[in-house]
Amino acid sequence: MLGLPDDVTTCLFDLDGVLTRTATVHAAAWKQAFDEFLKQRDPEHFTPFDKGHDYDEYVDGKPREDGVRDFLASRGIHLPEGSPDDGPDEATVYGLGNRKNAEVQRRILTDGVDVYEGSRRYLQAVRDAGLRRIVVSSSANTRQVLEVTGLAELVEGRVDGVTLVEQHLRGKPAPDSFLAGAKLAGVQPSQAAVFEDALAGVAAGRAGNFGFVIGVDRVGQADQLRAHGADVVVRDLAELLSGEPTSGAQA
Ligand SMILES: O=P(O)(O)OC[C@H]1O[C@@H](O)[C@H](O)[C@@H](O)[C@@H]1O
Repeated sequence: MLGLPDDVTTCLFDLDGVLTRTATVHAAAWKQAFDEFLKQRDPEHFTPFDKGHDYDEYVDGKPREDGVRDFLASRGIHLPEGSPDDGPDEATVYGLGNRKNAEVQRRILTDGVDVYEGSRRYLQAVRDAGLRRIVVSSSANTRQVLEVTGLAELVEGRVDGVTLVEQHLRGKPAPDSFLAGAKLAGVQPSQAAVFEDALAGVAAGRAGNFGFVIGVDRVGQADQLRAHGADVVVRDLAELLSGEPTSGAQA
């Protein structure tokens, strides 16, 4: 009924783009921060941040500072690290990350956060079936998003951007955060399924040898999700509830 192999007892859900419609919020905030920075740095050769390619390839799913470094590296730009307290106008990795975070926060507070209804139903079904439910996200805003959406009561634990810093874990595409999620549930990686919409996220699921990796395709990148390690790709988690056989999974 859940579209998962029988030996899976735990679901590890990414947040942004899997449970909540916040991947677009992050992409828009990144665009604003990077475009302001790039324009200021070299107005004549300004090439805007692309919310499709640049976001999916260099930023999506990764911890904030990795997103800054990896996108800027793709443009041949290397900034000093700076420090976590840097103001949003500082030309440092942390400064630019803080500029983006101020914009994310503003958007969350003014526009609110949408939950994918198929994901809410799937979470409820997983709970009713007695499986464990952990959110594994690179975002340091995870706690706030779970609270404002009411999803907090449907999940049992969380590994997020704050945990990564506290426990010195590597961000996705390294498997560390998902491995920490499995550990939190007290299960082996082979007993856990990973739900991810980001290329870096499915790669992390593959790298950690998890029991099953579900790619969630919100933007038309099914082939790339498969190529990066998804066992199956769905457009919405509700498809897993339909009882239709999913390739590689037992219904
Ligand atoms: O800046 P935050 O909220 O800590 O989030 C870091 C990253 O978290 C990931 O979940 C998102 O996919 C990225 O887009 C985001 O940049």
